[in-house]
Amino acid sequence: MTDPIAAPAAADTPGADAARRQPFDAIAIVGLGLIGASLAAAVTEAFPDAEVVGVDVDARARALAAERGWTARALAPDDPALADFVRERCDLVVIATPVACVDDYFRALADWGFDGVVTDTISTKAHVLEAAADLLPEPRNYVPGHPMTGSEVNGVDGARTDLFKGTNWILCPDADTVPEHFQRLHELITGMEARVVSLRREEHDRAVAIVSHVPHMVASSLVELASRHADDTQSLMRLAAGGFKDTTRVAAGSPKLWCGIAFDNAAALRDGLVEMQGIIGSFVDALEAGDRGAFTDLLVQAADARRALPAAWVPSTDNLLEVRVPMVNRAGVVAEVTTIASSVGCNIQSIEIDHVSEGNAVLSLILTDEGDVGQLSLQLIKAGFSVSFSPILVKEYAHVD
Ligand SMILES: NC(=O)c1ccc[n+]([C@@H]2O[C@H](COP(=O)([O-])OP(=O)(O)OC[C@H]3O[C@@H](n4cnc5c(N)ncnc54)[C@H](O)[C@@H]3O)[C@@H](O)[C@H]2O)c1
Ligand SMILES: O=C(O)C(=O)C[C@]1(C(=O)O)C=C[C@@H](O)C=C1
Repeated sequence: MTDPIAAPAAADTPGADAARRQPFDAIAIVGLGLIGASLAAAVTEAFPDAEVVGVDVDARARALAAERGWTARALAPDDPALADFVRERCDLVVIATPVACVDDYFRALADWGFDGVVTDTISTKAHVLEAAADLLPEPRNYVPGHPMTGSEVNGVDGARTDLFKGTNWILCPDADTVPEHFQRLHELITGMEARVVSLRREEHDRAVAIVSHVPHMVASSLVELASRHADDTQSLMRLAAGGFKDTTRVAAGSPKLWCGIAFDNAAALRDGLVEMQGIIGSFVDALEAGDRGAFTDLLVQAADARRALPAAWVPSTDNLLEVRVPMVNRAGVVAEVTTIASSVGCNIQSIEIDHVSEGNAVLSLILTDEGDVGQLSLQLIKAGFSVSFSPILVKEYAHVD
């Protein structure tokens, strides 16, 4: 095994130009609402030669997306041109509809014999994972996705080209994921200036319950509380200033979409809300006990954690590090390695799979200077990988062809 950290010289930079390569030529985006239309706009901006075809039941969404140049064409789901496009040349399908629609599209993809890459943007993974396993002809071609950005303005009217810039986009590869599919999606997402966070499928819904779904219900509860009191004092809502608005913005989101999200993640959301009741109860208890110390402790813990949240992410091209991991005789290397990297806060700027010889490949990752590289090294070694780390000069990274 190579010394995990120390590497004397700057490395060659295989794949260092990966971020701007066009990973897909013909993309179908199903659902041209906030997320799908923003994705169409961002992909078209980042990869102008890719053919982006949008699909939506709503004629206005189709018209707007096409008119703004976000899609080459926008089709109704039953338009025969859609089946032709998917059969003839589409190499990526992205499902960006509410979760309730996925079964129909997975069935259609199976009918059309689609063998390209499938991903989605759906906020919960419980149902879509089952549907992919049951309905897609090649479930290993499906890589679950979830952009961790959004807006309370749903529909095409909320869409914007820069929605994903500087944000995190979850991908959930598993042991069966085709490594090149993950690599191409990684290129697509980083090409839009978002970064990929790999997460184990079984962890996804519990994680987002805590950072997204519980907060949404708490925001709705805050508005409900104020609304009840506003009935008595009509002027109350006019007093709502920055604090109230910052903590409740998301409550204006689509109730239909959020009800779908909540019920596809019911167990984790329920547990999170119960835990939340307990935390609010701690404030109540401290007040009733006149315990300023306990009350202050709660505030201090929250303030420290909130202040430690990273500000908007800016891609770093300084102090890059190449990690090389032999992939021989082991399935699921991409999923394992990228998940470990994300779990210790490391950011993978690009991924390359070097096919050294028949049956012999090396996974090469370019990391930015974030996260705990020591932990990454330890955990990879603990998981049985033979890894080497080499610093890269920024100049080399920028100029390799
Ligand atoms: N809103 C957010 O902040 C956010 C963030 C990340 C992920 N997501 C997820 O992404 C997905 C899309 O969310 P959104 O906010 O863009 O919703 P949205 O309501 O803005 O857009 C959904 C679009 O899908 C279309 N649609 C509905 N049924 C369809 C069908 N059968 N065929 C084709 N199109 C259909 C609608 O007409 C609409 O244009 C959801 O699964 C959501 O959970 C949302
Ligand atoms: O409105 C926003 O700013 C969001 O980021 C929306 C948000 C979130 O709660 O974090 C909402 C649902 C998603 O699945 C992802 C993102």
